[in-house]
Amino acid sequence: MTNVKTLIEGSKELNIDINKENINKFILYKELLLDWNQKINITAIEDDEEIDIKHFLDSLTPLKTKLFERNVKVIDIGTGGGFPGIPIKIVKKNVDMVLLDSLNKRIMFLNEVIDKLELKNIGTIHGRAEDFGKNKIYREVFDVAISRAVAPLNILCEYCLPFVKVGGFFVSMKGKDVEEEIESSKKALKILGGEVKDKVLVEIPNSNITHSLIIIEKISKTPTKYPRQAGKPKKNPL
Ligand SMILES: C[S@@+](CC[C@H](N)C(=O)[O-])C[C@H]1O[C@@H](n2cnc3c(N)ncnc32)[C@H](O)[C@@H]1O
Repeated sequence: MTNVKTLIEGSKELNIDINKENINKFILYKELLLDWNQKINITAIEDDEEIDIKHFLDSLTPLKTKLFERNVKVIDIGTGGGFPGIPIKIVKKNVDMVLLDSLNKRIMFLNEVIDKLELKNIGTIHGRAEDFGKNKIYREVFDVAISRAVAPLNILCEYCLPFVKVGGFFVSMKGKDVEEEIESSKKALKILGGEVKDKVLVEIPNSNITHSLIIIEKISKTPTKYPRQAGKPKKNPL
């Protein structure tokens, strides 16, 4: 029988309120994740407790930043199996969420999750960040862009900052030690209009894992030549 015991305990430790309705949605999400993972590769993590810790609780840690309190418009870049976008959406109904990934099979999975969990004000995009970052409908309209486990920070800035409106934030979910990555991203940040505002260390409950949230403010518009053509940011990082 699927349970989310570790998630329930851990969310208390993180001081994040989850209600009965949220818990039922997390259980259903876990069942769908394990079921689809038999057919397509979504995650290497299949242990019940490990999913709670490394996917669900880790995805909820950005809520500590208070950036998700209002009716914010959020995009999760390279969301994969929906992390962190789906857990954030389950807990914060007010958030308007877009999930973007370049792998269509994962997008198909996410569409089923959205349908079965009856999530509202959430949509998916199949495509590359470099292409959609140039699209007028998506460019510089989001209050928050967020991303976990997609690319080094300098590359990620080119994927994510074009989506963020001036005054909004890009939240990069990283490991414990981020100083070197931030140092290597200075040029990218300057070119793309971002500035590191904060680094928040978070301990994932029931584990000895410490992660960082790098909070980057969009302080000026991204020049229209960025993001460069798909593949370029990775091949030739700023
Ligand atoms: C390692 S997975 C991480 C998934 C999820 N964020 C997580 O933390 O579990 C990286 C995901 O980013 C997607 N991705 C990589 N580069 C991308 C790009 N340029 N545009 C859109 N998606 C991208 C991949 O398809 C993959 O699903």
